[in-house]
Parts: sequence; C-alpha cells; structure tokens
Amino acid sequence: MYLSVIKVSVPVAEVVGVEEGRVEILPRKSVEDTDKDFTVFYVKRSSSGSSYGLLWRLGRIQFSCPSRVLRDQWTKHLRTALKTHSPLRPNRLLVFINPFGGKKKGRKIYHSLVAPLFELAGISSHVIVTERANQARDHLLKKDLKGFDGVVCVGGDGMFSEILHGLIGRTQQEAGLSENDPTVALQPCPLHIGIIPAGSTDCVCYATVGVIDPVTSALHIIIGDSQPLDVCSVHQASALMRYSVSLLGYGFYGDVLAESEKHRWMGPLRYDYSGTMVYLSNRSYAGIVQYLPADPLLSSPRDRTRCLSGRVYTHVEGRFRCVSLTCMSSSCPKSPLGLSPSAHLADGTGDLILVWDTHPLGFLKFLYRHTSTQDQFDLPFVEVHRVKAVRFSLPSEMTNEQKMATPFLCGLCCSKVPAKSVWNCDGEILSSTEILCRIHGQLVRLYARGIEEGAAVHNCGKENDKCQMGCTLIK
Ligand SMILES: Nc1ncnc2c1ncn2[C@@H]1O[C@H](COP(=O)(O)OP(=O)(O)OP(=O)(O)O)[C@@H](O)[C@H]1O
Repeated sequence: MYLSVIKVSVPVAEVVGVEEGRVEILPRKSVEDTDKDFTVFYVKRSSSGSSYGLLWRLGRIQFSCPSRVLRDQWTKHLRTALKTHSPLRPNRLLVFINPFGGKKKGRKIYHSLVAPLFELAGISSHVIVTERANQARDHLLKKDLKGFDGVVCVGGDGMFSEILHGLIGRTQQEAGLSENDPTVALQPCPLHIGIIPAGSTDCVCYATVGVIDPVTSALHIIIGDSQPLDVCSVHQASALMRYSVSLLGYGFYGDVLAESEKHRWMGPLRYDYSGTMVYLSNRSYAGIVQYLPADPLLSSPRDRTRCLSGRVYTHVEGRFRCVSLTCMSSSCPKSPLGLSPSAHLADGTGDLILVWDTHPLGFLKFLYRHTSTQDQFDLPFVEVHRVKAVRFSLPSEMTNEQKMATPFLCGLCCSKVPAKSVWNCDGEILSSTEILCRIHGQLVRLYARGIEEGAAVHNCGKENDKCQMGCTLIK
C-alpha cells in the first residue's frame, strides 16, 4: 500500500479566511463544530478551459490539532497575519446590483456566489439593488461614503461606467476641481472598484481579470488586489461628455452601436447582425485627427521606437473606415487579444488606431485579424500611435447642414449615405462628433491584477515578468 502526501503552499496574501471546525462554504455552508479542527480557505487556480485567464476557486484545507488551545492559537495568529500582510483587503464595501443587467441574474449571482465569500472573509457589505439607471452614479455623487473601502458593481460594462462616473465626479467635487475643464489634472479616486460580472458585455472585467467569472472576481476583491487603470476624458469645447476606459470609436464602431440600438430585441446577437449590416454598407467618413504622441521612450504600441522632437499635436486628415482610441487592450471573448493587444492598463497613455479608407476585402481582413493572433496593425491602411490626447473634428469644407445633420442614417435602406458617423464611447453614443480626448494616468483602481502569468499569450513586449505599466508578460 502506498500513502501519498500532498503538499500545498499558499501565500498568506491568498488566504481567504479561517474558520473553527470542519467547514464548507460553497455551494452551501455547512459546519461540523469540532474542538480541535480548523479549516483554511485559500485561492486555488484552475484553467478556464478557454485560451485566456485563470479561474480562481475557493480551495479548502482542514487541520487537526492535539488540543483546542493550540487550535485557537493557530486561528488567532492566522487571522492576525491576514490583516498585517494585506493592508488593502477591504473591510467594508458598498455594493450596487443591477437586477436587469445581462440575463437578469445579478441578484442571484451576488447572493449565492459572492455574499458567502465576503462573509467568510469578514467583509461587511451595504447592498443596494438599483431601481433605475444612474441611481448608483447619483448615490456616489451625493451620499456619505465614509467608512467604505471600495465600491462593487454587479452588472455589465454600463453599470461599471456608472460607478466610474460617480466616483470620479465625487473625487473632483471634494477636491474642488471642475470636470468640465479639459486641461485640469484630475484627482485619483481613493476608493477601489470591484466588478462582479453579470452583464451582457463584461469587457472591462475580461480585460482586467482575464475571465468573466463572479467567483474569480469576488476572490480578487477579498484579497485586496489592486490594479490601477487609465481613464480617458471626452470633452466637447468646455463641457465634459463622458469618461471612457475601453473603446472610443468613430466610423465602423459608432455605426455598429447606432445600428444595434435599433435591434435591442435581438439580445447580444444584435452586435453580430449590426456588424454585418454596417460592414456591407461599406462606409468611410471624412475627418481631421490631431494627436499628442506619448513619450516614445516610455512605450510603443509596435516594437519599433520612433523619435519625436516636439510635444506638439500631429495632424492627419482624410477618409477613415474607423478611428479608435483605447486605454486598455479591450480584449473580450470574441477578440481574445483585443483592439490593441499591447496597450497598457496604467501607463497614462492610450492607443490611437487609424484605419484609412480601403477596399472592402482589406477592411474585412483588418476586422478578421481581431479574432486571431495575427497582427491587425500590419496592414498598409492601418496606423497605430501611442498618445496622451486626441482631437477629432470635421473638415471645414463640410457644410453646416452636413455637420448638424442626424449623425446616423441607415445606409442600407436610406439612399443618402450619411456624411458623418457617431462616437461609440464604451457602448454609449456621444451626442457630439467634434471632441477632445485626454488620458488621465491611473485615475481609478480596480480590485484586479491584470492577466496572470500562465494565463494567455500576451504580446506585451517588455523583458521583465511584470511590466511597470500593469501588464504581466506571459512566457
Ligand atoms: N434598475 C435599473 N433599471 C434600469 N436600468 C438600470 C438599472 N440599474 C442600472 N441600469 C442601467 O442599465 C444599463 C446596463 O446595465 P449593465 O451594464 O449592468 O447590463 P448589460 O446587460 O451589460 O447592458 P447592455 O444592455 O448595455 O448590454 C446601465 O447603463 C445602467 O445605468
């Protein structure tokens, strides 16, 4: 007969909680109250089965001591170690649940999968189930937030955006800064944001955690992981329009969003349908793009370094299939490496992607490459620049009538092709076409850690394991 001993090493930072007795938490809590036993819960990794991130699960080990006194000493010391080793672990969280997000399972996801883990970790949470859009944003702007370490949203990207706007707005109010001033240096938010994915689009969660999985996200929150994130402010003249973290897209991406809004009844399928329809309409739009290049020595979206002598705006003008700006890779299950695979989450820059007008097959190739590991920038009609700010305007020869016209007309059933598109700002249509965008470095912090080593092929291009910009190089 062979006896095998399994050795498990767990960093203190990844211990979730310690309970007296023989305890089980998920799928249901059960406690066998014995005198000499205790149970340690920790973060256990498992493959997600997909090509991207790692799933985190609640691991569990039971220990038996010779006496109750010794057992109590162990549990006391372990609990103290958790507090001292991980100062960013939250004690109190404000949780907003969107009961209508995605498949309308937000409440169930929170109460069955997340709340038991928070309880195990000794986190107290104040839960608000929203009754209307923008309730979470308004709460964050106006209500007392004292005593909270972080804000958690249970929902999709729209819900995250509400939290983002509420927290940034509140922080600037308290600092006496005007968000409408596009030149102001915004104050970073003191509260962390946690995302429990429960929407129909969970791109921010995917790009910052690597998987769309409520238990994985809850465990990142519990152990107090901290991932800074750049945010792009979008102004029209001297009025703030919105903040964006993932996609700000004009042309193709704007048209797809506008078209998909007309077919909400189709559910998530509406994006595939609208993408096909907009592609078939074969449009390009005239525009002027001015961009402020980032320091090329800091980082580059391609691996070739370029030297720029001055810190002045570069001006390009012409017809574009699309103009996109992203502060993160914007990866999602359909595009595992994302819009800009080497974009950093927290280096204070964004990647500007200019896709010049081209023949339909060329554009199809560009779109198709997003679903594979082929370089979508390695095409003669595509340019990518790492930038700090971008201005977009319409050509002066466009008539006022064209500039003021309803931005989106269906080019398939309407005979007149529209002269301008709309901006898609993280899934919301902007009411202005002429905008100024500025990247604010590390304006918010998420309970996340980027994509973990061993989780995916990530083309970061940095030599060190953990690049300073918040991305992890996967070997
Ligand atoms: N109780 C509510 N009733 C209606 N809308 C709400 C409520 N709570 C939040 N919202 C709004 O619902 C929008 C979508 O929410 P969320 O991102 O959670 O779900 P989603 O299914 O991913 O969204 P989408 O329908 O945009 O794909 C958000 O912009 C949010 O402001």
